[in-house]
Parts: sequence; structure tokens; C-alpha cells
Amino acid sequence: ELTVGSQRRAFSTQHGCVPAHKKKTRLPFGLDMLLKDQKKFREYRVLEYIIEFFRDENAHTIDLRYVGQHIFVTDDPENIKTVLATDFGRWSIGVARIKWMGSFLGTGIFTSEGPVWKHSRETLRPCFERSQVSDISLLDKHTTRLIDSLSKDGSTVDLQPLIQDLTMDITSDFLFGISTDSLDKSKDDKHTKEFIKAFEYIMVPFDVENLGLWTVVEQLLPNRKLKKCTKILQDFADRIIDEEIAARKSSPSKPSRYVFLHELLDTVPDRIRIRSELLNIFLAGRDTTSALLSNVLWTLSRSPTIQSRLRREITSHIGDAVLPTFTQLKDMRYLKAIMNESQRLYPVVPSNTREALVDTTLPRGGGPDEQSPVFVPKGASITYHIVAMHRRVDVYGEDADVFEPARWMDGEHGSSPLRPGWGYLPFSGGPRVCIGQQFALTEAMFVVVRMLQTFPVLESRDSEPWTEKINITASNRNGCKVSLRMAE
Ligand code: HEM
Repeated sequence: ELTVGSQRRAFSTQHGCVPAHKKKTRLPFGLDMLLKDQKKFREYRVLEYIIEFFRDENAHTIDLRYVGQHIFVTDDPENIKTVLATDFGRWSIGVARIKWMGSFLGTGIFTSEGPVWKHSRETLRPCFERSQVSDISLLDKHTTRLIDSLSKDGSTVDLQPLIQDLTMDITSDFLFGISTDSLDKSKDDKHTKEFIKAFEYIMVPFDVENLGLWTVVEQLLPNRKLKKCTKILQDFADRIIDEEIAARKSSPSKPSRYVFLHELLDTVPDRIRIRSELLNIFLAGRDTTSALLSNVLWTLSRSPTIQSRLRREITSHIGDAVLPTFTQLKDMRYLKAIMNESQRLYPVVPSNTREALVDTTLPRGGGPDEQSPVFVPKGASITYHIVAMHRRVDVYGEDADVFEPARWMDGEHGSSPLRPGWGYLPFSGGPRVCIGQQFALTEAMFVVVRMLQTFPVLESRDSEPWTEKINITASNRNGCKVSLRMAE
């Protein structure tokens, strides 16, 4: 009878697999790597370390044994494409995400896979259709509140926490039809405050600074505070859902404004499922968009040349005072290039993982030239580092480390147009590609345009380099400190 080992050898030979570059470790179980990682976490240099790691190893796919786990790390677009698209069904998002995140979000699009996920995705997709995510008046209402709350006398303002409030308010308004209104200081709703606090608490364990052994143990123990926060999130959503159901009974005509919850109520009969989906989307959509927006404004404040070119584009496409329309935003090529470039150098989701559900292969990484397939046993995982892939000089050129939006403008940079394909992946790809991409980009572009239209002066008040703060997303630890002035 064939052993697992001999079956695997046969499978591997049949697919022409050759071993990948192996990371040499000095201590057993890769403990030296664990210690180094911990050091980099403490220095806030994990992302830098990841980028250097591929350059130092001089390989794009590396076979690692790390504290009892078998992991392939890669920044190879072909391998990432295989995992996310070509061989989608062979890879899982991992039990940890499903179990742990599912425990407070419930089962929804972000915390499920297989037929349950597919059903979820099919139900939610129509709600994200383009025409429905371009509600400019919703964006305007909250952005105006942000702008009103800013000091305009040139003193230093940290935009980052305010942008976090903004995306919280916009996302809740879009999803629930009721906003958390955290930028409206005249409001003081107990439930909303509790919801915001609870949401922030559930994000804490994802913060790499808290990834010490104690937190790992803590996650396994019953956590009363987490339970309490989960209940607050659920109650908040339930209250809104119940109110909407009651409102429908008393007056069946639908309000004209687009609200995600209203659409879901038309198609999903199960109240708990609706709640879970809303919380799933909330988690996926709020911190990501605020990190992107904060990064873009940070960069603009530090690059007068890029900022003035963008100002010229705003003047010629929209005008200096008029509200931009969805179509105008879409046509702003330079603004889109800035968004692209921000996500290239500071991807909000810098790395991700998947687990092999079956014995399988990666198309590249085997042998010294890395051109042969690699065998991956069932249960092994792949960690793909978008952040390192976005710095590849063979894809982006020798100036890959430089912030240069013009590289995305055909004919302006380099001899041939940039077409990175799977080498550029800020919103992921394949069947689980980010469903809120259009929403996020419209929101971020709208806010940037309104900020520049309102403030002829936007200057940096921060001399530090971009420094990582990693939880589910990566943002700038130093915030976004700027000085703003309105026209005289
Ligand atoms: C700059 C902003 C954003 C970035 C960089 C981003 C990035 C991503 C990435 C990388 C994934 C794939 C995760 C994985 O497969 O493991 C994803 C999935 C997802 N995103 Fe976004 N996202 C952003 C904004 C949003 C917004 C605004 C929403 C909703 C309002 C949203 C909703 C989702 C959902 C529901 C998924 C799960 C899709 C699925 O698994 O089928 N995202 N996003």
C-alpha cells in the first residue's frame, strides 16, 4: 500500500515539481526568525523587513519552517494568482479567520468559504453595483462636517483620527441608513458611543503589538470583555434592523435614498444573517478606507509638486468650488494615479495568507531559477506579501521605492506603459476580490478633492518617515499632521 510520503512524491514528480529556495535557520523550529520578527515588531519595521527579506534571500518564493508550521512565503504574481484565482477552490482562508472573526462578526462574506461564502457573495454583489455606490450627497454631508470641524488658522491638526470618524460615519450611514455621526459633536448618543468603543476593542487583538504570547493564550480563554463587545455590536445592528422592519410594516413605501440594509431586507429573510453581513462589511470597509485616505493626504502634504499638479487637475476637471460628480472623479487620471501609487507603496492590506486544502502545486519558485512548479502539501500555508511585490524592480523599475504617480500615466514615465497585472494587488484578485473597491475609491477621491478645494494651503507638520501601525490593516503610526489654510 502506498504511504502518504510515496503518494506525494509521485504527485510531485508527475507535476514536474522541484523544491523551492529554503530559508536557512540557525535555531530549531525557526526560533531565530521568531525572535527577529518580535524585534522588528517592536521597532515598527516589519514591512521594511519583509521587503528586505526577499531582496536578501534573492528569491521570490521561499519554503519556511516556522514554529511548527510549514509556510511558503511569496511575492511572485504568478503564485498569488494561482492561489487567489486559478486554483481558488484548493485554498482556504484559514480556520483562524473563520473561527475567531466569526465569533464576533457572525457568519458572513468575510468569515466564510465554500457554498456559504458563495451564497453570501451573490446576495451582496448587486448591492455594490456601481450606480448604488456613488451617492455623492451622503459623502458630501459627512465630509462637510469634517471640514467644518478643522482649525483653519494654520495650526497643526492630526487628520487621521478625524478621518477614522469620517469613515465610521460614512460606512454606518451607507450600510445601516443611520450614521454614527461621530463628527457631529452636538450629538451624544449612548448606543453609538458604545458601538464605536466596542468596534475599536475587537480590533485590539489584531494589533501586532499585542501579538505577545499572552494575547495568544487570551484568545483561547473565555474573554468576558470580548463577549460584551460582541453583544454591543449585535444589539446596535439588531436595533436598527428591527426599527426598519417596524417602519416597513407601518409604511411600506421605500425611501428614495439608497441604503444597504434596505436592499438586504428585500432579499435575505434571516435577521441574524443580515446582522452578520453588515458587521462583516463594516469591518472590511471602515479602517481600510480611512488608512488609504490618511496616507494620500499625508503624501500630498509632503509633496508640493504632486499636490500642485493635482490642484491643476481639479481646477480643469471640476472647478474650485463645485461638488465633484461620480463621473468627474472617475475621469481624474492623475488623482487615480496618486491613489494607485499610495496603495503601491503603502498597501493597506500588505500581506495575507491562505491554507492548502489538498496536496497541490504553485506554478513557480522551484529550482535555482525559480521557474519550476513547487509541491505544497495539504495543510501548509502560503503568506503572500503584496507590500514586497509592489516594490519589485523587475515590475516597477529601478525607482520602485520612490513615490511617483506619473508611472501610472502612459507616456510620462519610462519607455513603456506600466501594466503590472497581478503584480499590483491592493484590493486582492479572483473570486474574493474586494467587493467595496469602487466605494472606497469614490469615497477617498471625493474627500481629497473637497479638502484641496477648501484649503489652498495643505502643508505637512511631520518630519518623520511613514512608520507602520499594523492591525488588520497597515496605517501610519504618526498620523497625518498638517497645517491648513482657507483662501483669504
Ligand atoms: C482602501 C480600501 C480597501 C482596501 C485596500 C480593501 C482591500 C481588500 C482586500 C485585500 C480584500 C481581500 C481579503 C482576502 O481575501 O483575504 C478585501 C475583501 C473585502 N472587502 Fe475590501 N478593501 C477596501 C475597502 C472596502 C470597503 C469600503 C468595503 C465595503 C464597504 C469593503 C468590503 C470588502 C468585503 C466584504 C470583502 C470580502 C470579500 C469576499 O471575501 O468575498 N472593502 N478588501
